[in-house]
Amino acid sequence: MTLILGFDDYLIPAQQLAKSLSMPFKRIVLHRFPDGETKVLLPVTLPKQVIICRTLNQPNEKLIELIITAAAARAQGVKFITLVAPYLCYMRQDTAFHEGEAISQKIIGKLLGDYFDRVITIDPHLHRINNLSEAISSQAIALHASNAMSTFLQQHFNQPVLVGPDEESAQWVQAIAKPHNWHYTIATKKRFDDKNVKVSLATNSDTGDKNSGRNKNNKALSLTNRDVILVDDIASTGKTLEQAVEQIQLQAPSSISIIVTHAFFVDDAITRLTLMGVANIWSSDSVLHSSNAFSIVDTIAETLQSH
Ligand SMILES: O=P(O)(O)OC[C@H]1O[C@H](OP(=O)(O)OP(=O)(O)O)[C@H](O)[C@@H]1O
Repeated sequence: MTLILGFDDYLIPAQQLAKSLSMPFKRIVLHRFPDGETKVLLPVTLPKQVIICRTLNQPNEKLIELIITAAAARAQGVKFITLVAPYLCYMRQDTAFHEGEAISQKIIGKLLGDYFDRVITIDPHLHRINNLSEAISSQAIALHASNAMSTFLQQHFNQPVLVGPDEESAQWVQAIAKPHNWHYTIATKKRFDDKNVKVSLATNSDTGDKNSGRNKNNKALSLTNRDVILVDDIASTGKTLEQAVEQIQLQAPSSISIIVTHAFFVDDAITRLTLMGVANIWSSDSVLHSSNAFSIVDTIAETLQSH
């Protein structure tokens, strides 16, 4: 038997995962001491295999609690511990951009690998590495939200145009567009700092320019009178999306919608995008947010069933 364990801050998806897999579910109970430390209470009896399901946005305290949980489960005799973290933290800091900066991706990846036998996540932000196994020292499985996005979008649009705001987004955009033969275009992005980016849509001069060094999939498409869907993995400050929306609006589309896997939309990002005229802002439940519109739980359940 395998038991699914969940925490109150990601309870419903964890319970849905247990239901999809027809596995029992139990809560990990946390108690916060007055000094800020946390007591972790596990079920008294655990089977040989457990799956801990907790997403890792706002991760610092969650990481400590997860490590305590995994170590305590191991001490109770659990042999195989899977971490299902639909959003996997610290994957973006994958290089030292300045002298002295810690490469958090490697450090946190090793920590998780030390405590968990297997880590499963959705659309980890991997830029300078190709495979999650390069970051996580145990078994690592990176799944994608693109099938769930594709199915969801099909219910809302007939022939939309998909726009990816940067070259990294091409993989998701292509996967969503392919089953329906939808048109897509991939923009280019230059990041200046946390909140400043410049997004440029493909122009005709980009297309077919083998020597430009730019994305080969860059197709300049007219967005005029089209339903445009901006697709990305993460919306954090929302500045990437804002910049892309500004560029798309210059072409007078019928509508602009946004779909992302991981919704942070910090501060007033949703308000700003809505005031700019974005019709729909949708996200998966990998991070709990008011924009959640479709679930990645079945994607995870299918993988767990087949492994
Ligand atoms: O909402 P925002 O604050 O704009 O952040 C979200 C963007 O950041 C990430 O890419 P990033 O620019 O970090 O690119 P890279 O890590 O692939 O260089 C991500 O793929 C989004 O495009």
